[in-house]
Amino acid sequence: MHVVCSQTVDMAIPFPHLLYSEMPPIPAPLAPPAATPPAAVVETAAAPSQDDLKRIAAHRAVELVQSGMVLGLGTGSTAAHALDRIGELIRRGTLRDVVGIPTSKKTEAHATAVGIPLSDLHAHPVVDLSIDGADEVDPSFNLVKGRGGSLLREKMIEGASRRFVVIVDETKMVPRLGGSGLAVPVEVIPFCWGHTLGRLRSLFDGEPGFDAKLRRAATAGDGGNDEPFVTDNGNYIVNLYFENGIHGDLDLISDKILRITGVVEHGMFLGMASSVVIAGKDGVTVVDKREVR
Ligand SMILES: O=C[C@H](O)[C@H](O)[C@H](O)COP(=O)(O)O
Repeated sequence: MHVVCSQTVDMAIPFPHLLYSEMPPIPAPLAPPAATPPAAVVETAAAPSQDDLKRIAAHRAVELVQSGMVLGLGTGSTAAHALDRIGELIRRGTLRDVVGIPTSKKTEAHATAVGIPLSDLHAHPVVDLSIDGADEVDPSFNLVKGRGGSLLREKMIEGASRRFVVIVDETKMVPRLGGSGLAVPVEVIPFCWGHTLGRLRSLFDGEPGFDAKLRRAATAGDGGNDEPFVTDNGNYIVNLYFENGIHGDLDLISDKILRITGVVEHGMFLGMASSVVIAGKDGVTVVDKREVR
């Protein structure tokens, strides 16, 4: 199978097109006193912050949502913008009969707060469209996800989706997975987690700069303590670190990780993304992936 990535739709749309509904009204200029010569006009356009870029990518993806759809609702700071937008469109009456399947308890609470009706994979085994962020995206659209700890439910729901749209700011693009030097998470059962960690470590023996560590609540950015971070499923996370990214056949590496008894799932999402919406300082790029047999 040959995979082709095609850039489509709206390459590098400048931000004013996307932010029109969010721009504050422009106040009327004050007239200078008659005797004062007019001051030079200097245009200052503030560069979008990383959070602005996340919101822009999220809003672009929500344009794909239609009434009646079953939606996979992602987790994280980028996906949160999509939830807010979907909730807003439901409240306005622009979107009707939409149900969302949340990928975490946090997303469940957020979606409820903004008025998105919820369901699950029992009631809706096929999801029309999932929208979610990612920690890393490689040139073939393979992803690292789960630095928020939600990789298992995300993979279940996004794997059941007809279309999975990934929303990122440009800092998430990497030449190879693991290339950011940050964690590639693996969800493991708590029982004898140290043994499972050791087996994960031995898979990458000899890999320069490789490390594996149990994720602690204190490092989860939620004010936790030194206890293990516990996922929504009651499991632990082992973080894998690759100094120079992951080298080798990713499918093979995925299989080897999943064959370790005690591993529940890992945060590499291989071949799952249908499209990636990338917001950067110069605009938004939507890239769709086509598979040609
Ligand atoms: O578990 C967390 C999820 O996989 C997130 O989608 C991922 O960590 C990206 O999060 P953010 O949008 O906050 O960078």
